[in-house]
Amino acid sequence: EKVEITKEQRALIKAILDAYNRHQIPQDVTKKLLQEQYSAEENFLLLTEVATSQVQVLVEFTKNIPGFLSLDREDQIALLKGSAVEAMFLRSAQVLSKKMPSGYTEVLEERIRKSGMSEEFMTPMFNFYKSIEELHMTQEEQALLTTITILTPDRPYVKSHEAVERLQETMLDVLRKLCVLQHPQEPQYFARLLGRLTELRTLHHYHVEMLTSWKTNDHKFTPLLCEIWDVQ
Ligand SMILES: CC(C)c1onc(-c2c(Cl)cccc2Cl)c1COc1ccc2c(ccn2Cc2cccc(C(=O)O)c2)c1
Repeated sequence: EKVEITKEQRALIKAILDAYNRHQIPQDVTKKLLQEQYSAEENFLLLTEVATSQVQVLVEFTKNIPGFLSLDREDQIALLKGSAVEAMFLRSAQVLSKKMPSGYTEVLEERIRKSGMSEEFMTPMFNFYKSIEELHMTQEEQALLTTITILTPDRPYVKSHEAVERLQETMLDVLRKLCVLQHPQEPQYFARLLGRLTELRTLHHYHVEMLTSWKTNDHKFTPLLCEIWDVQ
């Protein structure tokens, strides 16, 4: 049947895309990524700074998701804690797959590869990056997929499951229509995007082990990361 994006849905896409583009990691953090020397220690410190900055960016973005601030306050926290890692995997995949002019992508990839992370996590992580790159998502799709990840109702400690589900369904409906309109030659494109959300959950489980292995090698995290990732 004829797929039509309503006026309200167009406004929703604009609000989410504006918020998504407005929030970038500060220049001083990204400049350091290019300048500092390469050592496992230095790479870990830089990535910790990037992750901390990314969490702050994520909180700001989430506050601009229409309807998010009307959710129960404790549920807002539960959604942020539960989705932070997945949103950051998505964001890092989008940044790494965009071949940035400044050679910045290669630098970032190099620092991740040499940050004391064990091989068993590296492979699934870079496979994920490759699978995101192959999708050639538009900015709207990236922003909406991140929003849908954040609005996942079955995170730990979420009380008003239905309220979150309603919000997520609104976003899923918009994304489905966008996919049909922007990828008419690929009827399965929307399903492929949702398949990435399943892969994100697997990476989330790997990430918990990554943190433990970094902890055992006495790596320090910032207070914000300890709080959002429940690290002691
Ligand atoms: C604590 C630290 C060592 C860590 O633990 N797990 C991960 C971790 C890792 Cl190693 C991979 C994926 C997700 C996480 Cl949490 C990390 C490093 O975290 C990040 C977070 C975001 C990342 C990166 C790499 C790229 N990005 C996205 C990015 C970078 C620069 C600018 C912008 C922007 O929006 O302007 C976005 C690393």
